[in-house]
Amino acid sequence: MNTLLTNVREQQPLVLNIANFVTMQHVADAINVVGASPLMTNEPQEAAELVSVSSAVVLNIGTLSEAQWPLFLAVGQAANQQNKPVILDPVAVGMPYRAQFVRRLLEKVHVDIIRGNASEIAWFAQAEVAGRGIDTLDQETHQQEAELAAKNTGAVIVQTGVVDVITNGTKTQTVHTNSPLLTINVGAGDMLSGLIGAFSSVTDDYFAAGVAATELFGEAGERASAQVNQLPGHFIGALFNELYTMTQVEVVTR
Ligand SMILES: Nc1ncnc2c1ncn2[C@@H]1O[C@H](COP(=O)(O)OP(=O)(O)O)[C@@H](O)[C@H]1O
Ligand SMILES: Cc1ncsc1CCOP(=O)(O)O
Ligand SMILES: [Mg+2]
Repeated sequence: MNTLLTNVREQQPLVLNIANFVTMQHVADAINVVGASPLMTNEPQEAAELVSVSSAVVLNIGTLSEAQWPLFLAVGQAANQQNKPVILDPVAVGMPYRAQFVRRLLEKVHVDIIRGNASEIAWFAQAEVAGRGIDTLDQETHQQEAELAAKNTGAVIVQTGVVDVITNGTKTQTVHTNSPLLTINVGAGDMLSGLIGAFSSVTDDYFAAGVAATELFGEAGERASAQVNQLPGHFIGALFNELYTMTQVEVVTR
C-alpha cells in the first residue's frame, strides 16, 4: 500500500481550493474519492478562517479575474502565515495577463509546489515550449526546463506530459504511465493538482507528495482507460472508481 495514500485516507485532510469554474466539480470529486475533503471558496474575507481548518491550499488560475486578485492574495498569504502548503496550477500562464498576475502573486505568496504541463512550466524557466491555451503542443519531455523552473521558484515542480517530471531542482524523478484519455479529459491536470494538495497535507516532503500523487493519478488513468476501451465518454466515472478503490501503485518511476 502506498503509505502517503494510506495517510490521506486515514487523516482525510481538508484541501482548500481556489478553483476554476470549468472543472471545479471534478476537482472536488477527485479530492473526495481519494479520501480527502475538498472546500472551494470565492470570498477573501473568509481566507484566514478557512485556511485554519485546511491542511493545504490549491490556487488554480484557470478562470482568474482581476476581481479575484484579493482572493488569491488573501488565501495564499494566510496559508504562508499558517504554514500550510500552497500548490499553484498555472493554467495557460504563457498568456500575458496571466503571466503578470502570477508574477505579482509570486512576489507576495510563497508557493511550495507548481503543477503544470510542459509549456506552463517552461514559463517559470523563462523558456518556450509550444502550447495553445490550456494545452501543451509539444510531446517531448522537458526535464531541464522543469529543473530550472524549480531553481527559479524554490518550488517543487510537477511537470506533466507523456512522461511526468517531478523535481526540486537537484533531485528529479520521472513517472512513466500511459493514459492518453487523461490528456483529452479537460480538468485532468486540475484534478492532479488537487490530489497533490491532499498528499502534501500528510507529509512535509513535498517532493515525495508530488511523486506519489502523480503515480496514483497516472496509474488510475491507465486502469480507467482500459476499462472504457480508450473512449472518453465514461472515462471520468472509471477514473473516480479507480481513485476510490486503488491500494497498490505499480508504475515505473525512475
Ligand atoms: N501525451 C500524454 N500521454 C499520456 N498521458 C499524458 C499526456 N500528457 C499528459 N498526460 C497525463 O495527463 C494528466 C494531465 O496532464 P496535462 O494534460 O499535462 O495537464 P493539463 O491538463 O494541466 O494540461 C497527467 O496525469 C499526465 O501524466
Ligand atoms: C478549459 C479551461 N479554461 C480555463 S480553465 C480550463 C480547464 C483546464 O483544465 P486542465 O488544465 O486540467 O486541462
Ligand atoms: Mg492545466
